Amino acid sequence: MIHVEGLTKIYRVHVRQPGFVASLRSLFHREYREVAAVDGINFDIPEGQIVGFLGPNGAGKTTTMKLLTGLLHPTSGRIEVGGFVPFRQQNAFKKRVSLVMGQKSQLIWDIPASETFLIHKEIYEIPAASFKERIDYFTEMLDLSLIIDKPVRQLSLGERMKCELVAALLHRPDIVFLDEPTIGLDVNMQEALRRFIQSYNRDYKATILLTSHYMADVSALCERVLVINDGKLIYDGAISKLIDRFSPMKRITLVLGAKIDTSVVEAAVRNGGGRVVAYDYPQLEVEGPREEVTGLSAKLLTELPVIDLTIEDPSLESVIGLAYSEGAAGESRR
Ligand SMILES: Nc1ncnc2c1ncn2[C@@H]1O[C@H](COP(=O)(O)OP(=O)(O)OP(=O)(O)O)[C@@H](O)[C@H]1O
Repeated sequence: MIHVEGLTKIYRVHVRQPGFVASLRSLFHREYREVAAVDGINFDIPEGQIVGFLGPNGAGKTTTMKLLTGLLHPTSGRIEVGGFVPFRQQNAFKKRVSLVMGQKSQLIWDIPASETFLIHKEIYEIPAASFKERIDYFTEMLDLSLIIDKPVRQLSLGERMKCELVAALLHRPDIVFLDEPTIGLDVNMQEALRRFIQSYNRDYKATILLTSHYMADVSALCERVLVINDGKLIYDGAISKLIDRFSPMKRITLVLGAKIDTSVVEAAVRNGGGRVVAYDYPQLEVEGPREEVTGLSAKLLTELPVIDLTIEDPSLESVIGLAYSEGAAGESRR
């Protein structure tokens, strides 16, 4: 459904020198610097898949989404979305895609969202019966009945975001780009939007590319993630494998039944091939290589007075942090 090959976007940025004389000189002789916001990335997304698109600030996520929706022209590379070349901006393409940006509004501030929806009905030539059926679907799924007739400026951030999603999905696109759709929302509202995104994906077999800084969104919605850093794709695969690849360690949390000297605890952990992360009696946190964690746990159980033991993968947040720093280290080695 989405095919991206060697995609590159280079921005030309005007370099401003400090000082008055330099400003005057720049009126006649402008200097430019090139920024590769997206740098030769490749991926394919099949129909109906929800894919998380992760990367630190400035990594190139929004630029990629703008390229995929045709708002930007690539510097080089190939993009095909639903069989279309996005930057040609054909009407048939516009009817199949949508871009939702959590930080930007497409609703008109002083009128109720329901009136913006009517404008969209005309723009996208939605027949009256389909329009009514779609509004009913969204009203039920997003609990909109008390919201859509209030002027948008009176809505809370979460209520507005629900209406933004309706405005973006009213023409029922089957390819949807969601750029931080839950940003700034409380956990309940994030959860409500997540459930809605899941239903929309299921009901219309929509292909969805989603960026979010909230890992709860990503782990709830996406089996697969793309990780971009400094314009380059550094990972494409299952979330579970992301943990294997970037975090070779597992965390063991133990509760001890008697106070043991720190040096004894450290020696037992070291003998088992692990490392003490924190020891504050009765709690002991240990880290060990994932393939040796069973042996390490067995050793700790025999050598220390353990009354409770749990083994966990590191949080997705910390794995993503490791992925970004490894990506950055790879870059600086190049
Ligand atoms: N119009 C532009 N002109 C010049 N440089 C730009 C422009 N838009 C983005 N950039 C630069 O391109 C790089 C990628 O930006 P982009 O907005 O795609 O990142 P992002 O991954 O979406 O970041 P964030 O998570 O902060 O939104 C950044 O270095 C940014 O400063």
